[in-house]
Amino acid sequence: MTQKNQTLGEFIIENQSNFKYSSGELSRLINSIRLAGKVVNYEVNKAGLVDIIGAAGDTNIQGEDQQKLDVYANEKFIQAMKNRNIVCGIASEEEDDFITINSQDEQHQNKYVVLIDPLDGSSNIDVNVSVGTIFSVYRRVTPIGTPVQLEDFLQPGNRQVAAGYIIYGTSTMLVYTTGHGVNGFTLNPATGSYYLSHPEMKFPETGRIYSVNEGNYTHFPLGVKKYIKYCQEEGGDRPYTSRYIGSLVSDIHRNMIKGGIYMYPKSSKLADGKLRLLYECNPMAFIIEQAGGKASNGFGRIMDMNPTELHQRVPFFGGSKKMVEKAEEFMELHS
Ligand SMILES: O=P(O)(O)OC[C@H]1O[C@](O)(COP(=O)(O)O)[C@@H](O)[C@@H]1O
Ligand SMILES: [Mg+2]
Ligand SMILES: [Mg+2]
Repeated sequence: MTQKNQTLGEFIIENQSNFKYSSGELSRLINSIRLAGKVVNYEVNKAGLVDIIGAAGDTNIQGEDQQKLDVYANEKFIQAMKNRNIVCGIASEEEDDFITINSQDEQHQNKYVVLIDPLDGSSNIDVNVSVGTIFSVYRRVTPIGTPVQLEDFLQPGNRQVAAGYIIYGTSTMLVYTTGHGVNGFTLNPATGSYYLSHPEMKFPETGRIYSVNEGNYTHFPLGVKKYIKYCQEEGGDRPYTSRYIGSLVSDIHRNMIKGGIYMYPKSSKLADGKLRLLYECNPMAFIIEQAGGKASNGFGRIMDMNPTELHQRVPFFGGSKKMVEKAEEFMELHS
């Protein structure tokens, strides 16, 4: 029974019983993400006052200039999980390869791996627009007691045991699922605790918001162009409103509350789109589906895709079920 204003800590303990043979490992894992999120939140909030704005001077494996806050957030989340000895491996947008975490006491006894986008919406850091963190959790597939392998990370999204995001916006929220619906918790800066502010979040079946970087319009596939035109034309509850923050977490969060569709399609500039399957699309797809929405690559379910690389990109269409189905219709029609 979800109880409004319950703290996240209470909620985690109360819902541990959802897992038959629960050892508390997943609860401790969520708690460590909660903790690291608070540390990052503190830094984000005073970004203009401390030397955390701007580029860090390196590029990550995607060829993107790492922002100082990307690097800071990456360190804080990895540290929090390493120090608490609760995962056997971590993969991050900011790390070329996966990291093997060796449990201090016994060799490789932990059963979970985590994939993380430590700071999502990096292009918005310097301009004080909301950014986020995205995480995805799997049970390893290789035997416990052995070092973690790439195959432990390259699992289809439908095998996630938990996923979520933190949004550093007008308020800071942690929204997550363990496959039993989606719940949102707001951080009370006065107490430093998260409280259940958005129990059982649901994606409206349809909406009136479309979110896409229309600056790429001329490079989009015909199906996407036709769907954008459809959103802009008169008819029924259209034209829809265009809203695009440029932070995946923030655009999806808004659309989950108001109803809408977010798209990052492939284009003649980016053959597979921009977003990363493992630590952006899969976790957001798990949240979207658990909230009654739909997440697709334009032709099929994101969470049924079999990953082949740690940092692979895929086209992404996610949000209100009816709107994503309509977009898929246009993609099919004009593919
Ligand atoms: O500026 P563009 O090309 O529209 O891309 C914006 C998208 O890229 C991202 O910033 C990619 O994420 P990172 O900031 O974690 O690299 C998404 O959050 C966002 O939706
Ligand atoms: Mg991102
Ligand atoms: Mg990022």
